[in-house]
Amino acid sequence: MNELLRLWRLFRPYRSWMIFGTLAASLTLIANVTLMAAAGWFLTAMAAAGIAGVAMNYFTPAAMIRGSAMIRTAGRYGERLINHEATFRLIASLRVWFYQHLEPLAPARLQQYHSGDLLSRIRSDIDALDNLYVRVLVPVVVALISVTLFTLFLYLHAPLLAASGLFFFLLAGVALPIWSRSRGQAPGQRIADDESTLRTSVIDGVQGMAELTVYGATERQAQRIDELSHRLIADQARLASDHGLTQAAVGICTSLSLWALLWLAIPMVRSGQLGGPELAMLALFTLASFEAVAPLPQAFQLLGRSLAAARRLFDIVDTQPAVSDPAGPSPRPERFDIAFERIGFSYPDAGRPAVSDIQLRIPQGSRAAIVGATGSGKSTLFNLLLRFWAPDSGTIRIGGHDIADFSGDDLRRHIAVVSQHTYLFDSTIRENLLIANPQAPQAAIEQACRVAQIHDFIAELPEGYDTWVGETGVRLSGGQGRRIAVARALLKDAPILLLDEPTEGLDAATERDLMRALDRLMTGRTVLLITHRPAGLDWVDQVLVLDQGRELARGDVSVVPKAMAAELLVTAAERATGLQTPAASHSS
Ligand SMILES: Nc1ncnc2c1ncn2[C@@H]1O[C@H](COP(=O)(O)OP(=O)(O)OP(=O)(O)O)[C@@H](O)[C@H]1O
Repeated sequence: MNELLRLWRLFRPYRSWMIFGTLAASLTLIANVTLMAAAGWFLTAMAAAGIAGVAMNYFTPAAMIRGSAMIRTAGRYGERLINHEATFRLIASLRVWFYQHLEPLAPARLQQYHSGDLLSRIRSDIDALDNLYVRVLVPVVVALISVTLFTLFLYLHAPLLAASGLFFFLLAGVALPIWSRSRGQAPGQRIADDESTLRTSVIDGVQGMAELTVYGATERQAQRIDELSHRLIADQARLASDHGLTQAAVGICTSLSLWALLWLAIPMVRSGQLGGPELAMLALFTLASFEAVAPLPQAFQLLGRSLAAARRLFDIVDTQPAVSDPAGPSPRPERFDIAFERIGFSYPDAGRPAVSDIQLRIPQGSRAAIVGATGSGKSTLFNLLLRFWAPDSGTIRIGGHDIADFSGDDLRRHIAVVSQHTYLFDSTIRENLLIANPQAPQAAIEQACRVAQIHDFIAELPEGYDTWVGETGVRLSGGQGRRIAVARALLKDAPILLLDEPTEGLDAATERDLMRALDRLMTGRTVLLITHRPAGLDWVDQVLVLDQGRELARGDVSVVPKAMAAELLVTAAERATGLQTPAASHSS
């Protein structure tokens, strides 16, 4: 129920919409019941007057019937309009609210979630919350208002009739929903979880199709998806069948209520306590009034699914970011030298520290390289410098300022990154470049691409800069993607440049071209390069050699020990070819 209160607080900006929507729905229902009751009274009274041969005023009841019919039609239209508008606004704002909470968690805290699971939370779980408003809150409030009025109406005719009506209202509107909720809770929770797992499995299956095919595992993946689908369908079928049962039970309650009313009211007619037309009116009133409680069993069934969805959303929203922004404004550094001072850091639940006691000073405008075997902690130092994680000990400074004093966004404004895993969005080349600087004019884009040695290639494409690169840039080669990343970094024009294996996996000629482009990019910036290859180190001023998170050596290139250089060359060759080289097999 805690979730319900938190959601109610989130719904605050839309409360006036909700109040109007609920009033419109109540008015529609009351108009419908009035229409039925007045029609019952009118027809019977007219028949009785006809038989008795007396005149009666039919203008007032006829006007009441017409008025009710008009209110019912207009009310239904207004209710749909208001409630849909409120729902769409609510869903849109919930998506923004969720995304705003998601963003500070990237990348550190989101690594435990699969992208399919996150997608499921953003889409289906938020959509499930629209049920909470339209199918749960509105019917419950409408039922409360109308059942109170209906019972009062019956009471004015006879307290006994009110007691009988209330009993059946409570049976259909409270007992059945409680039963429905207890049956719907477990499948509701499972549906929320299974929808997410199914989405994750389908995304995995599509993205890893090549691997699954090569290793003959497509059948197993299909079987897994099949099992999940069946479980999901079984739970949905159970909810649907419960819904059918409760609707039938509401119908039975309506009939029983009518029989009870007739059983109690006929003697009252005989004794003259009630008129004949009143009996007809009360009978039709009873039949129509159960429309107020009919949606409640489903509302309570959906409540389980909506609360499960809310829990999954709050689960992420309540996660503390790995790094919090400082309360005050970020410093404005006047120079851009970098200093790592005795940095130590362990990933959560990791066995050994990823880096320990690391020291490195990179004067402004100079170039440093971090070298080390796989898993030695090179990328971790980048992650710490970018404030994706905070060090457990030590301080990182830029221009003398502790980076903990910067907000993440302000800090990253000073840093451009070119990595081996350049993410290209499924958009045009131009859009992919403008990410770095949305205001950049076409001339600046072309100039950056010329420096990155990719302009001629783009210009030859039939659609030039408007060429669509495909999902994750599949229509470009690795080298072309890397050059787009260099052009992006040039457009960002940041004083600090981080290069993470920018030439990894490229052939010698492409690597040479890219190195020329990178050399232009590095000029005048403070550069930190991660590499496995000692061969590319001739253009850096200093090197830090890491081994299992600790400093092995530091100084100019000559400090890279010969043995280490050989080891690195072997590792690089292995990574490039995916095979063990003769040198590696000798050494092992
Ligand atoms: N997000 C993470 N969560 C938990 N442990 C991690 C994470 N990233 C890295 N590690 C661990 O921290 C250690 C250092 O990893 P890091 O990625 O910094 O190495 P690296 O030198 O950059 O390796 P590579 O050259 O293969 O990229 C490794 O033992 C790795 O398993």
